[in-house]
Amino acid sequence: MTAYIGLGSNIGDREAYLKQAIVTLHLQENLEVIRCSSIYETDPVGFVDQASFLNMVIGVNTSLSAVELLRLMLHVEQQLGRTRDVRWGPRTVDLDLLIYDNGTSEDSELTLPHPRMHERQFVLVPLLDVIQEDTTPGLETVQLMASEATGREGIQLWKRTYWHSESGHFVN
Ligand SMILES: Nc1ncnc2c1ncn2[C@@H]1O[C@H](COP(=O)(O)OP(=O)(O)OP(=O)(O)O)[C@@H](O)[C@H]1O
Ligand SMILES: Nc1nc2c(c(=O)[nH]1)N=C(CO)CN2
Repeated sequence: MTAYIGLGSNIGDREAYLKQAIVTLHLQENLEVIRCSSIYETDPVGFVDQASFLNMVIGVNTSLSAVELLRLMLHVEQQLGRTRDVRWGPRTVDLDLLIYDNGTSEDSELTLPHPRMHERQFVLVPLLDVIQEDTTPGLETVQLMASEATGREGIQLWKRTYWHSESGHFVN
């Protein structure tokens, strides 16, 4: 299955947290990171009195179910020191499951597609980097939505990233 994961960090070495989370996911047996967006620096949304974020989106291939993938993501967040204090508050790394095989879920543990992704430019702008060439039927709506995410105020390209999936390393 193909899934898309949104990542955000606004504490400490933000780039290192994002990259560590991605490499940790790639090292799992049942998961391969296949695409990485560029890294964007974004103004905080929701709880605004906090440092700016780095955000990116990755595409993965996985044999895990959606709920298994979500639990793995929560585990990686915990490993990287995430604590939950303020809703929408500062975090070392936040992982959101945006799309899983274009499926839907309204479970209390897992809502798919991610319920707030459509209104978040910090998700849609990096999503466009990685979703454009995916030909899975049914993704057209979200592809269109991402391509129309023109409100780039508060969102800046921070670094282009090159992910080499065969070696599981970033090249830059
Ligand atoms: N698609 C999803 N991706 C990630 N978490 C989800 C999803 N759907 C439901 N959840 C639930 O939401 C909880 C995550 O909440 P979290 O504290 O990360 O929210 P947040 O990042 O502060 O806010 P937001 O959900 O608006 O990004 C998880 O425990 C998980 O069970
Ligand atoms: N710019 C930006 N703002 C946020 C972010 C985020 O990743 N980027 N995550 C939040 C909680 O999920 C709340 N606000």
